[in-house]
Amino acid sequence: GVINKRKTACAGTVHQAANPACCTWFEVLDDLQSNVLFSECGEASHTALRMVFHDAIGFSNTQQFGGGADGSMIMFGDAELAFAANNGLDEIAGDLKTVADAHGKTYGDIIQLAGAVGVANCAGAPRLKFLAGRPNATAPAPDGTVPDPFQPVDTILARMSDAGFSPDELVALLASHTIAAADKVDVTIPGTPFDSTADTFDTQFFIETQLKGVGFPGTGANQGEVESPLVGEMRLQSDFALARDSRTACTWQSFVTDHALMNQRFSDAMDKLAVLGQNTQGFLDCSEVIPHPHSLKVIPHLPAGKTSADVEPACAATPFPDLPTAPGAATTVKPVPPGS
Ligand code: HEM
Ligand SMILES: [Ca+2]
Repeated sequence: GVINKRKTACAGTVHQAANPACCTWFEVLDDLQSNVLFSECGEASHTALRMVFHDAIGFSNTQQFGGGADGSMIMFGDAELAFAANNGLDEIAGDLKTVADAHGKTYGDIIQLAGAVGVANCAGAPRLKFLAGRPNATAPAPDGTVPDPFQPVDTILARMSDAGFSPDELVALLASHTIAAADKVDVTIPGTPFDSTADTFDTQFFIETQLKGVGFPGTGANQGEVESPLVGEMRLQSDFALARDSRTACTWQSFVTDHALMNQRFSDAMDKLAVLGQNTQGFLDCSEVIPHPHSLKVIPHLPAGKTSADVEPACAATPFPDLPTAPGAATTVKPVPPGS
């Protein structure tokens, strides 16, 4: 391509860096995209984002544990990957370890880079920051730092508060469930999405969690699962409850028709999560390494076959917005292909 005179060509890559110190991260980017994330908004990119949360949330303001976003899920994977809440993260942990080791990078940094690149692989997503410089973890996080989908809202909010996140920030972080699917909640139907558009970073998750549940996508009520509104869609009990709790429902609803607001709040909360428990003095800002996500014209809608009568509004202050119904036969949701 055209050489931008203000940038330095990064040898051995097609990239140019404004800060030459970021060139090694462009090499890591290429490795990640070719061998782990495949430059697409599929299972690997989704799982990389989930990994960001599970690594970083191992942090407490009241108890002396956890280095937060420190890569302990890889460094002490033998311990942490055996925790029930981390079920399904072993493959991405192994893949990221391989890439980090090949490039001499820390596990804390590789997890945050992969999450930000994974998000960028999804159309409609915000472009997250990437700061490098996390030292290696010195201890595993204890079990119990990651919220479970079967926990009551009180328990989830208390855990998030202990890690420094408000209810509003939790709702913002849960925009991540717009590009998500479950493998382990109902093991008979791996890859079952949380919204009808698991490959785009739109607002459908916040809409579809507000619809009346009518059935289970697989074998029925598994732990942490409640009835979903669509054939082929998975609904977590925690998402159902947070969409309806008076502490979180209005923020939840505020994202339904405001994709820009959702992205801004998600981005802000992710910036905080990415450096949780870290002293960022001396960190290197290599945000330029993160690809520009494809833009997406988001048209918030009720899935085909649904009407406003199917909505269970929960924000006392503001009515649920009027949404058009997508045309055609009732929406059914297809699984996210494995290994994508
Ligand atoms: C109340 C808090 C949360 C609970 C209870 C929760 C629970 C879950 C569960 C049970 C799954 C399905 C895992 C499986 O069966 O494969 C899942 C998937 C996922 N979660 Fe969450 N989550 C929470 C918050 C978050 C946050 C804050 C993020 C990111 C910032 C996140 C990102 C994801 C992603 C991207 C997936 C999909 C992974 C994939 O498709 O492979 N979650 N979550
Ligand atoms: Ca979506």
